Amino acid sequence: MVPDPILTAEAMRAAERAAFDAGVDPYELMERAGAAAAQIIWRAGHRRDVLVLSGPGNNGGDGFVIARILRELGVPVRVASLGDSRTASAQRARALWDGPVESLADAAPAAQLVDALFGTGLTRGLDAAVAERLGALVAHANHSYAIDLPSGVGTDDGVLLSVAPRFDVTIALGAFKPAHLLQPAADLMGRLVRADIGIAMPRDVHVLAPPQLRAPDAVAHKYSRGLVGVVGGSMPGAAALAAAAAARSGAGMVRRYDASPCEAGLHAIVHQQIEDPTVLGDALFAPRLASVLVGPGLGREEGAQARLGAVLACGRPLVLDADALTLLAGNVATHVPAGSILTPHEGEFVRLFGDLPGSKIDRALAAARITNSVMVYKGADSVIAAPDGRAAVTRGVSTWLSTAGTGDVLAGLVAGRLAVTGDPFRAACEAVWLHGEAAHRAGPAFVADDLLAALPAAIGSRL
Ligand SMILES: NC(=O)C1=CN([C@@H]2O[C@H](COP(=O)(O)OP(=O)(O)OC[C@H]3O[C@@H](n4cnc5c(N)ncnc54)[C@H](OP(=O)(O)O)[C@@H]3O)[C@@H](O)[C@H]2O)[C@@H](O)CC1
Ligand SMILES: Nc1ncnc2c1ncn2[C@@H]1O[C@H](COP(=O)(O)OP(=O)(O)O)[C@@H](O)[C@H]1O
Ligand SMILES: [K+]
Repeated sequence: MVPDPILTAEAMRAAERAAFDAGVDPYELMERAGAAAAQIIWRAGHRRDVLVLSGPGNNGGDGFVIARILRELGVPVRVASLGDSRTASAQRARALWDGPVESLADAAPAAQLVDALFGTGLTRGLDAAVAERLGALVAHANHSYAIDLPSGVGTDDGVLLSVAPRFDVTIALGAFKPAHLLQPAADLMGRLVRADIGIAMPRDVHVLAPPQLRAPDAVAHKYSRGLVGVVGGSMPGAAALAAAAAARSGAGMVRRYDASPCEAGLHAIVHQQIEDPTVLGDALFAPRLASVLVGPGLGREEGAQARLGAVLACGRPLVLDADALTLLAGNVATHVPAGSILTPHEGEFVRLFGDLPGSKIDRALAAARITNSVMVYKGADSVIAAPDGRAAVTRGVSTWLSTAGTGDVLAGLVAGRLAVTGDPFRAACEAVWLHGEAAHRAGPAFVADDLLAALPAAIGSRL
């Protein structure tokens, strides 16, 4: 499956320039974009009157193309603009529109509203009066469409440069932009659809795609399928959740190393109570361990630090989560073995890396480079980033995941997929996708334990 690319405004312009260099006519690209968007609006099936809001740049030009095509299809259309069109393509699109052009301030509302005010060229927030008018017209409409982006959002980082309304449908032109997936802008998109405009684009940053998984082959045995070590500490519940998730991840076997006695949990999981960090270190040298997870339930006291030290020195592929990340603050660049996977939420990320510049995607990529490890930067808009510049961003994840213990489940899944695949970026992507799929299958108001039961079916859906 070819993943959907995510491009910044500059990367989009570079793809556009490459298409022009290859002989594509600039105006032809606007026609393609406008026609694709008009088809999406037409196919939505509401034949009621449309008001297109057209801005000064090429986004506004797309709006004129959309207006013309919808009118040709028999839909009653009006256009309101913010003033003159400033680009050659937008001027040409406007010249081909043979209806009147009203002013935005005076335009009456319509049943369908198309926002083609600003797209990737927005450099600052909208004037308050324009933002207010846009909000009022969207509120009046039964169906609202944002062309490329809702006007007012920062293309590359998803911040709100001015107040912007929530749309029913957002039509991303050519590629998704970071704002389509990153919060808070992502919340305004409604149904997000991508219109193909037929130009080549880089795909190293993309939307997280469903993984292609495989059932174990005939010669598989528990060790060939991957032995996962889960190093717990003072809070056994979190380590139990993580170990149970690892056990249902497709890995062959899970071994838990706890500091204190704890309840059995799954019978399939082997428990070893080891308090002494030196003995723990010896146990972790077992060459069959295909991955080791530390963090969930580790605790933060002195003993926890010694257990973390044993894990960091064990030489096995590592997944570092929760308390392990907190204990690493200040030392992350020097103490994390290259090739590990780190799974911080926002608070942990900031404790580890401080105030890095750029979007959440930029920050995740920078952190991946700093640690030479894969970053799973969690949240409603989780970003998985690799030190080589690849990144995947989640889309449409269940907000019911914002409940205690779901991060422990994810960490166990990541360790499990790492044991199965041996590839940190792939493992992280598979785990995050399966976690989201399990959440969808678990429905509303689930608890973290419910995700465990949904995991085998989530895996089954990708075989
Ligand atoms: N790239 C591609 O492959 C394709 C791109 N296409 C389309 O082009 C769109 C990008 O077009 P674009 O670059 O002309 O920018 P756009 O968003 O229309 O606005 C820029 C204008 O607004 C102005 N301006 C900025 N902020 C402002 C503010 N707050 N308040 C007032 N004015 C403000 C700014 O001038 P400034 O004042 O900053 O000098 C400039 O005049 C893209 O989203 C997509 O729809 C498709 O047609 C085909 C394929
Ligand atoms: N609002 C949200 N929408 C979707 N997913 C969320 C949201 N908030 C958190 N998540 C996801 O839920 C999990 C929470 O992990 P974490 O914060 O470590 O919680 P815990 O430590 O309680 O297990 C992560 O996978 C994160 O991406
Ligand atoms: K727009």
